[in-house]
Amino acid sequence: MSFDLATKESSWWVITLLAFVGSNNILDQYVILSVVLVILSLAFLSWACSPGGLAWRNGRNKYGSLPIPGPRGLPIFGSLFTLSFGLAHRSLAAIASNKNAKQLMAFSLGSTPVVVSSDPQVARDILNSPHFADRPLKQSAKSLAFSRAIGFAPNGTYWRLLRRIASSHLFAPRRIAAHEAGRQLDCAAMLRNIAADQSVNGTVSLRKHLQAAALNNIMGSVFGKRYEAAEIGSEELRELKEMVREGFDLLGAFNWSDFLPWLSCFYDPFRIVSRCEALVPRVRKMVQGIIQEHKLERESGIKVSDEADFVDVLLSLDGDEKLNEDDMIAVLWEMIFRGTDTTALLTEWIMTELVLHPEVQAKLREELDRVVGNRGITDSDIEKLPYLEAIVKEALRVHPPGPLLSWARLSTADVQLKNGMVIPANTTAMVNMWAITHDAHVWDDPFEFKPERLLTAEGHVEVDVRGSDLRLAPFGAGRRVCPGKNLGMLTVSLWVAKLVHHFRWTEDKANPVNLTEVLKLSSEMKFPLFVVAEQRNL
Ligand code: HEM
Repeated sequence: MSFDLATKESSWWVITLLAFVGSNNILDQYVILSVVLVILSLAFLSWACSPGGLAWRNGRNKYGSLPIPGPRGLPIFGSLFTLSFGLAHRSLAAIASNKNAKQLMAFSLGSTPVVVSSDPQVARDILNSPHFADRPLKQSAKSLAFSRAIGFAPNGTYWRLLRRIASSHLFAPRRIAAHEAGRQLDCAAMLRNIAADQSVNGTVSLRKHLQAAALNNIMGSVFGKRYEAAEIGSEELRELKEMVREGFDLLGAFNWSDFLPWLSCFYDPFRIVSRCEALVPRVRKMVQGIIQEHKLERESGIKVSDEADFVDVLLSLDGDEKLNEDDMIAVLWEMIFRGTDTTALLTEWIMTELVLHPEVQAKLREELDRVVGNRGITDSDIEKLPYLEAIVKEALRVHPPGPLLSWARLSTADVQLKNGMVIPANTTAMVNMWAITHDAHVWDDPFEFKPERLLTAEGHVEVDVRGSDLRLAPFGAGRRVCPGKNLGMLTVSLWVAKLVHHFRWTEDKANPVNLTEVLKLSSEMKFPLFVVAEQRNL
């Protein structure tokens, strides 16, 4: 009823306007022109007087004792152009610095109000607030059914159940430890393939080896499936890689319709909708097939042990924890595409820094030889290697894989910050982790790669990267912190240790290192690393 009234109330001017348009009277036409001009001027004024742009009109940025500053951007589009081209984290860091808005900056993406923080204290307030435990749902995530996966499920009973399953089953320390044999297997295959590549080509393009190992590793943990050397060129593996790549592209693509919904009717340059529609049934078919195989094995009486893969774990859940098949597909598929490129791309950045800093590489090799000798490196060695830890953490600082923490948050209520600002409900919030880790007020010489900065006088690393110290929180923080952080850190540390233990790495002079980055779902090297890998006699 109230809707009808509102419609009638607001439609009077349309009828009046139509009557005027139909009129031949010069005076009437003059009135129309004046009305249109007044509307346009009001719209312009409203935009011009709203720091943060149109989505922040009506003083939305002034709910607290301290207003939130920000750029107006363009009418209608706001700051969409800033974010959709180039490196958003760098552009936002520069604007925040110019506008004196490092603590918090308001801006508009179309009609969406957004804030971004480049300050550890405010970032902590945002990420740890219970009112920021939701995420805005991108069209691609919705179309790919990811609203039922951990990363995009809205804060509520279902999401809390998924987080509980993740911490007590999927990523429980005993389960991570139980998958060591698989990690060793994938790593050994990677080292063999690198040696073969080097001897055939005289150079190694590292990324493809890291991605293959990452995919095998995550396929092993999630589906209990690994691809042997003979299957490398198989149709099944090609199809799987293609699906992971497509999911990654679709979720990473900057989709203007997420911020200007009316645009989706006639402008979809990346064909997000049709590509999602094509991908979903392919993923479903593959994952359903794997679930079916597991069900058959279970019927034949195989019990779920710690070495069990994620499918077995999800099938073994009972009572309140039991998931239906569609939800299982969403959760499992999310793990595959999240766990693959993050680890591979971070390792590529680390190896790049080690090639550019031979003295750091030599020092790490010396630590490995001293602590491990010439036997194989195991998971339990990793915590005895502080210089390795410093290298991995310093690389996470210089090249955070998600410079804007990949996934934004959404406020479900007005959030009062300690600095006096208030972020209104329904605001998208981002943390510019790259800006924090490159802020000279937070880190000395922030653009320099210096693992030594993280070592105490006793040779330990005290900086925590798992969300308690917001000066370096590449896995996010708070309730939605990355559940795969321990697995990610362990996998990357083991790979780097083994790569440096087995080979000496130098720059391939024909393909010099190029540090240009490109921001997709993760920040990756625009030009993949080519290196010369000289095998050591261990
Ligand atoms: C170097 C490796 C990785 C990095 C840098 C990374 C980074 C991140 C970041 C920044 C977030 C958002 C956190 C927040 O909003 O506070 C996130 C969320 C997430 N990550 Fe990771 N991640 C990595 C590896 C992994 C792995 C290996 C998995 C699983 C196999 C994984 C699964 C997830 C999931 C499911 C979420 C969503 C959590 C939620 O919304 O509740 N990540 N990750």
